[in-house]
Amino acid sequence: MKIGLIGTGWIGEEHARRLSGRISGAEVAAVSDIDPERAAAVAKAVGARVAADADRLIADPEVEAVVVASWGPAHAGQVLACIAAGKPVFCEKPLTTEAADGLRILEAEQAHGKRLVQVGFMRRYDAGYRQIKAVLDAGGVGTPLMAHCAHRNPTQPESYHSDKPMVDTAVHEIDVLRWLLGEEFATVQVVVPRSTAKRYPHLVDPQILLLETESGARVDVEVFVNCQYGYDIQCEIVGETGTVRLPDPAAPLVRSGGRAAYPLVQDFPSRFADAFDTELQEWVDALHAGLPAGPSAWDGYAATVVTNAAVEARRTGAIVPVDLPARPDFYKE
Ligand SMILES: NC(=O)c1ccc[n+]([C@@H]2O[C@H](COP(=O)([O-])OP(=O)(O)OC[C@H]3O[C@@H](n4cnc5c(N)ncnc54)[C@H](O)[C@@H]3O)[C@@H](O)[C@H]2O)c1
Ligand SMILES: O[C@H]1[C@H](O)[C@@H](O)[C@H](O)[C@@H](O)[C@H]1O
Repeated sequence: MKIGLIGTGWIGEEHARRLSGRISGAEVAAVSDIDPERAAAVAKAVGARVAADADRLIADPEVEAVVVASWGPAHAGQVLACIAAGKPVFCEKPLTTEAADGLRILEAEQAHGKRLVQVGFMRRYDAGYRQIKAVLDAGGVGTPLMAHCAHRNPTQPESYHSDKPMVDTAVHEIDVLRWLLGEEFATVQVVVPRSTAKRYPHLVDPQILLLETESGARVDVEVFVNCQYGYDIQCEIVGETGTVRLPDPAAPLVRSGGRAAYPLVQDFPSRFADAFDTELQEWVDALHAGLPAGPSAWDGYAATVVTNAAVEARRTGAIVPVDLPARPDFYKE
């Protein structure tokens, strides 16, 4: 499978190296970026050509499928161009930053007549989350009633602003909880505690997201992106007969000097390295089999409807309804 990759920043480079090294059945044929030097450096590293821009990369007859790893606001136009060209596209999260753009993608994909879009919600490929899903699906803790989650980053750059905790960060929990619980969210509220002093002054951090599902389960997500001490992802589901908790990544427990301790992961590339590998391998395998099968454009759209409602909820302090239309038959599993 000859892949064209748009956006050769941090994750674009990671995915280019992954696809040209660890993933079988794929090679990176062409890359493009609005920064030609970044594109040239990554092209050289993986033995690909540089396309002059995203449109020309998508139109390139040698490119059979596209990875979109540009900035979030550029995703919608690039994904729509892939659908217009009839090419499968793997788009990094968020599918779109605005829900209205996601709706345009759903309409275009349905008009095309078969699935082309997969969204980069890699937590669905993480071994720990998959174990939780298996426990829930087997009824191991009974009907889920609550979920308590934390998404902590050690720091964020100055460009990270107060909508990003929802649009870029909590979007992972929103997707993975939709998947684990098997239903959509109905309302969202954001509660803001005292901000940490260890942040850029323009950023509201931490923020707490309170969600209610259509059937009445409650989910709380602490988003704390300057926690300093590590990259810490927590998730516990409380059911009628038990609880199930996301395991920390395996690490050696050291007993020394009167203490027993294990190290915490410091960044998301390490925390989710295996999940990224599995995600792209399964995407390539599914394309060889005919169609993408992972998180769909509907999943990307539904998550963005929730993040947009969460941004409104933080700004207004209100409990905001999640205004999601009925899921089209095209996207029913
Ligand atoms: N799944 C995950 O955990 C995960 C992790 C990191 C980033 N991401 C997502 O990946 C995307 C990229 O993030 P990043 O951290 O690599 O950012 P980045 O800033 O390092 O890279 C983005 C790149 O896209 C390029 N770009 C921007 N607009 C473009 C356009 N119109 N056409 C072509 N290139 C364009 C920029 O020049 C830059 O090189 C974001 O959507 C981000 O949310 C996902
Ligand atoms: O783009 C990144 C990425 O999605 C990480 O998984 C998340 O922890 C960060 O908060 C976000 O900024």
